Amino acid sequence: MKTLIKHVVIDNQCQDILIIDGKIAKVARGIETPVDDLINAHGATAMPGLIDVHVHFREPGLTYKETIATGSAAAARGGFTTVLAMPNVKPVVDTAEKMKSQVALNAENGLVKVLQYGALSEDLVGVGPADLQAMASAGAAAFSNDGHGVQDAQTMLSAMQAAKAADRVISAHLEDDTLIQGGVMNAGPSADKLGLPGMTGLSESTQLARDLVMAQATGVRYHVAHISTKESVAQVRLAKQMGLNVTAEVSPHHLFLDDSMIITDDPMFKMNPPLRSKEDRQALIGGLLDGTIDMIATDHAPHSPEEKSGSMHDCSFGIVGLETAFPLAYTRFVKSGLVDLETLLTWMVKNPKEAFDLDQAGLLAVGDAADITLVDLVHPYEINPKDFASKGENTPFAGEEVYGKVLKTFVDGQVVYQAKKE
Ligand SMILES: NC(=O)N[C@@H](CC(=O)O)C(=O)O
Ligand SMILES: [Zn+2]
Ligand SMILES: [Zn+2]
Repeated sequence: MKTLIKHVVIDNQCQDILIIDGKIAKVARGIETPVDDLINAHGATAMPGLIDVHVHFREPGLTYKETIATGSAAAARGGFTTVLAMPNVKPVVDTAEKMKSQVALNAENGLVKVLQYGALSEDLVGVGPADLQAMASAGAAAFSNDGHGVQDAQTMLSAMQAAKAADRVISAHLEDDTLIQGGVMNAGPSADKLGLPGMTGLSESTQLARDLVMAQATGVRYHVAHISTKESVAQVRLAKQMGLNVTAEVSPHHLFLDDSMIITDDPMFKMNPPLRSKEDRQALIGGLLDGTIDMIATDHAPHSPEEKSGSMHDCSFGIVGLETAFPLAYTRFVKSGLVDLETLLTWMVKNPKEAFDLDQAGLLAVGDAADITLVDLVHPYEINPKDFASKGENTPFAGEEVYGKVLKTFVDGQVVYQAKKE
């Protein structure tokens, strides 16, 4: 099967991309050859398919929020071709058997490449690590207890030793439960003004300090999920200077929002970790720019309209992100002139691929998988959750004007998303 995509822009140059049997065969100007499928991109920008190392697809067990089909359709619509799904589904993916069936379910229903995290402990809250080696053999791409911090140090230490032996990354959701105090947003002036219970960043940074000491002792590949405080950024910076095998991700919402923007009790601003202070947000942007933070990951966390209504007091934690991440990041970081597109793609493709050893994800080089996203960087549009392919419409970014609309997404040379004609 041969596909030719004519007239794309790559690094400001007009190019054509020839795909043979799902792989990039040639990238050059003016390719002329007989093909099965000829696509005219009309000057759209071509990028390697984006990678998101942190999504929640809710299947099995919570499919009223999202399914692998709808979640991966949201990924494709957001320009993502490889995602790593968290294990906090029902039942939790915490054994080799559950891993095997989850990997099969992801392959069967995923429109994009859906890789799977295994849990670090039974049901995410158990003491004593799950059998990481068996889950790795059953296809676990990496490990995480996302949704819950690992409270017990010995459990984390044993999990790190097992992950090191299996050569897999541990992605840590950092949260010391004893320091949360029922908080629903960041502790500070905004929480005080709204009369809502606050939580400080100490629950994150204290657990990170514990983990970094053990990461050094074990040599595990340790990844910080949704980093949110300036203290955490400083610790990761130091750990990297000390030569630890550590990486970190930051979510678009922690980069582009902070708690000073929460002026009403609005469930769309409730997520874990919460939006922090302006200073924290600046430290996250600084950390991304200086390489302390390696990548952007969405923490796509769909919930039903009922679960995201009423007060922040009792609604669910989490917002969707797959369909807004690239346009928001492109608009705020590249369009604004802060960084170039290549740098953004380092954070959204190259670094996640390297940190998680994602051999299946392509970088637009000859021989790579033809995972390609075509985007319109010229015409602005408005984010409308009603257009989402995700079941979740829970986003604080509705109504934002952005650039970077995804026009077409290819996985292994197959079109998995195509924007509607306007
Ligand atoms: N981020 C969230 O607020 N929620 C996530 C869990 C998590 O990422 O910790 C979810 O599963 O809904
Ligand atoms: Zn988490
Ligand atoms: Zn998460």
